[in-house]
Amino acid sequence: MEMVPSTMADMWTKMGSTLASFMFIWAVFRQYCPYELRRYFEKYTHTIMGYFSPYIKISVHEFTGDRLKRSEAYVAVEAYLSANSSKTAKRLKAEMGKDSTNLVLSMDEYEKVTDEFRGAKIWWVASKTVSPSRPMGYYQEQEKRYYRLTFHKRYREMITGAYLEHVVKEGKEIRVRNRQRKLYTNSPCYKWPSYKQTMWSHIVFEHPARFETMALEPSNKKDIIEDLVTFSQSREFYSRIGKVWKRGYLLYGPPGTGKSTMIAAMANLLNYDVYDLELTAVKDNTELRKLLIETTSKSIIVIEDIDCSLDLTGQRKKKGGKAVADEDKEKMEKERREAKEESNNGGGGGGSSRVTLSGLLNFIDGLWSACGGERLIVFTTNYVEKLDPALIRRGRMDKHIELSYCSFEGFKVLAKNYLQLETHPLFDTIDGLMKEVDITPADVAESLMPKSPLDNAEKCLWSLIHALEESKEEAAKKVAEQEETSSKQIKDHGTPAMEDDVKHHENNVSEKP
Ligand SMILES: Nc1ncnc2c1ncn2[C@@H]1O[C@H](COP(=O)(O)OP(=O)(O)OP(=O)(O)O)[C@@H](O)[C@H]1O
Ligand SMILES: [Mg+2]
Repeated sequence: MEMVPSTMADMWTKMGSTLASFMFIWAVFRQYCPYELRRYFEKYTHTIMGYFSPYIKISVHEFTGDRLKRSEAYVAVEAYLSANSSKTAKRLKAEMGKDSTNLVLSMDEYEKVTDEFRGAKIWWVASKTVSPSRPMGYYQEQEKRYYRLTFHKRYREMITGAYLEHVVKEGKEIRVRNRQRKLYTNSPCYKWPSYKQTMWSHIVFEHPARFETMALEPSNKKDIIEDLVTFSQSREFYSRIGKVWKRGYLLYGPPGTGKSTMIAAMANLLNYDVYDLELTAVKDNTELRKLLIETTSKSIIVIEDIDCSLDLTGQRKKKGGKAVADEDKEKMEKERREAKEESNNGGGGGGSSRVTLSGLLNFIDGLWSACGGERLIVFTTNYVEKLDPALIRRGRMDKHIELSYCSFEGFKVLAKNYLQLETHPLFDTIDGLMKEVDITPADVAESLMPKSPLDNAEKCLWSLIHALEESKEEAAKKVAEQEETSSKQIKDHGTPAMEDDVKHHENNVSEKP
């Protein structure tokens, strides 16, 4: 009888040393064994163990199949576990949360947490496999992250059905609640990385623009807001009519009339992310498609100054017999386009894009455009007449919105925003002047900005009146100059053909203040 404890002790010692040896051999094996052999060995060990274990494991991988996009299931599980693990997990990682005011905790790699659902216990682990790859001819390790849940086989039906449904649903809701909206850009200095890095880089989207603060005709504003809200609530409708849930907006008008501001207001209204697509930095149509695939739903894809981004204007060039003024205008236009292109590229050259019009049309409504859903595509331009009609036809660009010079109604919105004024004796003078000269909302806004702490509302209104009067004088001077030039031309040549030029110049004058 005395022998029993010592036999037991011996047995434990033996088991302990066997286990230690086994672990040591396993560690050496993992360290030095070639990757392929190790994978092979692990695969069969798992299969053998699977026969005896009463537990079932399900893995949710970050990238599946074509590996172009993070799996939605993984993203939902990540959010679900982030919210539920912070109370039980021992190793957590912290990231800045919404509005940069708090830290959001989530489980760290290789951490385990337990969840309970209708009496069943579920164990989750965050893990990754590291495998070698040679994407660009050099050795590089690829990390494949995944979550694995383990549960007893008697709960198989409930876990694979109701529980996973609950995880995905709650995960998606958490994501919407915690979502920091992002402003993405396709960086021009993008280098092809391994698959797990995305083609977009982003920062937190914090633009303060709102429709309420925009200087727009009230009826226009109401119409645009209703259109956007209806779109965002029309999932069922789009599905019923068999149309992809996306909508194209073309914003056009002179510089400083609020096109970019409106995009920010749209994003804020609908709580969407913004993908600011720099077309000149896109290598070719294939890259354009990859960028599209990586965009998520609830987003606005923006191409600003579409007329400067690509040569989509070729079809519209006139042939032969151009008037001098036309040539000048074209030259100036070319310079303007080049300057804008350069500023878009951050002055760093580039512009070697081989994206074609057909590539862009496919981007907007080709088969690939159906991935994701709930997306707005917005183009902006200063010269709508220069765009190819195919690009902006209804169905592609469903809604065309003209943003024009500031109206008196628009001015009143700005006066309320900037000066907290709803009425003032000087308003009548401003109304009168605004009927005579065009002024952009950007210029009105600039005049209404107090320039020193001592500037009061009246001083700002006077500043606007001066700006309007100056524009009026300049416009009158230009008209006088042009009249002089044209009467000289008529005198020199005496041909009625020149009258067209006069008209052309007059139109130009009325276009710009
Ligand atoms: N309709 C508007 N309502 C309120 N503010 C405006 C409006 N339009 C312009 N602004 C003001 O003018 C500034 C410039 O406007 P914005 O950048 O939106 O013009 P844009 O039409 O995009 O010009 P561009 O064609 O040169 O890109 C904004 O920062 C905003 O303060
Ligand atoms: Mg703009």
